[in-house]
Amino acid sequence: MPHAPAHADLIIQASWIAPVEGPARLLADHAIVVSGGRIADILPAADAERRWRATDTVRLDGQLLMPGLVNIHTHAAMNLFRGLADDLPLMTWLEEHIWPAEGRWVNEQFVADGTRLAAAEMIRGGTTCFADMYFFPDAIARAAREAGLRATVFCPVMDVPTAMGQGPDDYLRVATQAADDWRHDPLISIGFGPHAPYTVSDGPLQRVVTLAEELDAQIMMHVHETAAEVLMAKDATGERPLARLARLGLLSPRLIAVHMTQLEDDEIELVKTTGTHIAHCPESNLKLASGFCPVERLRLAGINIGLGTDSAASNNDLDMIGELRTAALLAKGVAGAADALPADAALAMATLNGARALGLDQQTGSLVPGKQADIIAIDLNRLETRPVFDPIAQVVYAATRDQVTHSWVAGRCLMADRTLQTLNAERILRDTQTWQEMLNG
Ligand SMILES: CSC[C@H]1O[C@@H](n2cnc3c(O)ncnc32)[C@H](O)[C@@H]1O
Ligand SMILES: [Zn+2]
Repeated sequence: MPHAPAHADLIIQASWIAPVEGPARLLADHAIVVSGGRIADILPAADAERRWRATDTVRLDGQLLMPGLVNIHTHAAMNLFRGLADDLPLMTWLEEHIWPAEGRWVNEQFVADGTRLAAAEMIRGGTTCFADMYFFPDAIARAAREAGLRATVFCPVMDVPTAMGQGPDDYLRVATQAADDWRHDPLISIGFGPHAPYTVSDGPLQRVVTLAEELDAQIMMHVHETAAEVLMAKDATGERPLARLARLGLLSPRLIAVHMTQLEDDEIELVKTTGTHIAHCPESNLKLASGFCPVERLRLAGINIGLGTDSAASNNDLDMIGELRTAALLAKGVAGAADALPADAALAMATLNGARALGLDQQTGSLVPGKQADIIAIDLNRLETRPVFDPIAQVVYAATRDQVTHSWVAGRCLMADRTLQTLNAERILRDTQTWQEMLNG
């Protein structure tokens, strides 16, 4: 006797599904069934119609469904500084342009408006989860919530005063308060974001380690971004920054070390044995001429690497599909091997590995029954991506972000047929124009 169909909220049918995790690399003519914000089933499209009755059904011929992209390192509000200072090396860019601009302009409203602008760009580019590291974490979390994005907000910790606080005591108080305030939110997580080894002294770093343990939170820090950073520390203290972080107890699966362009063999071993994650930001590293993260060596050593754009002030976009291609191509160039970071590994870096670094891999990063329905659709039925011999290779090597048509987070639609569902694009453009006029003086 055939069973009566079960009820679901949504069925999404597509020509291909790339689950990123599980037995199948690729499924053709399948459907994803969504119920209560989670993936209830993935099955052949013909079976879905017999076994499930859904409130909504979306049919996407010529399209690929894949996990939403996970951008594990950005400073979203800095979208309002896009194009403010280009063609400069890191420390000139930071000390002579960005930090003075932040001192003048960054307040809660700036962060709210800038993060909303970034959220719209991220949704349009297929990102469903992002890790942010910027001032006024509450404003970031609220903007992410409004957009419907999943986010981990890393609260800044520095020795120096900013608009957000006078020093480490203030920053740590804000971070613990944010962790408490957002504890029960299903989409928002709070972490600690000590800025960099050259801006945070030992005491605050040790307090971050203790607090992160107590609150079960992740830590994110810019580490070994440039050769100059390592050289300066070595000259001043005799110790390389990574060795200092190891001595202070930071290296662990709680830490996401961002950039990591300068690594000796024993440091790679240290990162591996401590379970430290790496956030690879190839375009920011290229634009600031910071150096090259040895991604293929790290990957072969078994280190977990996620992908980040860094901010729109150093990238200059939050385009994770573009970043994915840059990462794949650069890895081949750096390793001198065409098979370095193959397409499937690059896609995993931009999805599941990022989720793992954030401690969110039970929830997002792959399309597996039971996980949250964080899904995007990419239209491959375009002149630029035809013929389709391998949809995954097509996404990594040929597709562009404007081919992302739909996005769902926990089953909620954030974009349909390229129209934003949660954010008001006209209002964001108006607010951005107001900021541009103010920044122009
Ligand atoms: C406290 S975190 C925010 C802080 O970081 C600055 N920042 C942005 N990009 C980078 C980078 O690539 N390296 C170091 N610091 C960076 C940002 O401007 C904020 O001041
Ligand atoms: Zn950064």
